[in-house]
Amino acid sequence: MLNDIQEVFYSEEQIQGKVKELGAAVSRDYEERNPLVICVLKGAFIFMADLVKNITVPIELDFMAVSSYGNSTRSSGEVKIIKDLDTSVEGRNVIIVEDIIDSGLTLSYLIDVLERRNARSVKVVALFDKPARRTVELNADYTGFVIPDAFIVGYGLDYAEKYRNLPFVGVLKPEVYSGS
Ligand SMILES: O=P(O)(O)OC[C@H]1O[C@H](OP(=O)(O)OP(=O)(O)O)[C@H](O)[C@@H]1O
Ligand code: HPA
Ligand SMILES: [Mg+2]
Repeated sequence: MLNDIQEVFYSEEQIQGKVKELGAAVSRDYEERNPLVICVLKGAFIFMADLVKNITVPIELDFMAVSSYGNSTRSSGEVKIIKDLDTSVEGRNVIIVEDIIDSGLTLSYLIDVLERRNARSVKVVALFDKPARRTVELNADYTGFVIPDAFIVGYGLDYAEKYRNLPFVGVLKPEVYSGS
């Protein structure tokens, strides 16, 4: 697995430092607001786990699974809900936790769904932001790192379901991204 990595973009230490900052910012803004923190599976599962450990105010959490990339490095353009929330968002202050904003299609779809379900507020925490690839206008309320136009893996992010378990984030050697 490590043999497939061309370059490390962010080390485990850099990521952990940023996650602490994001947790502190959310904690400042959500005192006594009992937010519902929603993890967008699968990619955000590691970020979610680390982030909530750095949030110092009471929260509830839930999980939603969506997918649009399949085994490709390009979005199919169609966002599918694979697992829906267990909780009603009506009247809730919702925080969506995403690993990455790329085209923006996943998040714009999710924000729309949650607003139509009458959430009181919907904010987004994204660890990575790749603005060069945006096809819909959308920005996170809390952003970790703004990254160049490259398909990254690790810390929850996959290529064809692999590499999610790397503790750092990097890019693969070109020959590994075969045919996509
Ligand atoms: O801004 P976008 O272009 O929509 O891309 C971002 C989304 O794509 C990835 O999910 P993916 O569909 O690969 O599912 P996964 O999280 O299960 O890997 C990633 O985890 C984000 O949820
Ligand atoms: O750069 C990326 N890496 C992994 N999954 C992704 N989904 C959207 N962009 C990316
Ligand atoms: Mg993926």
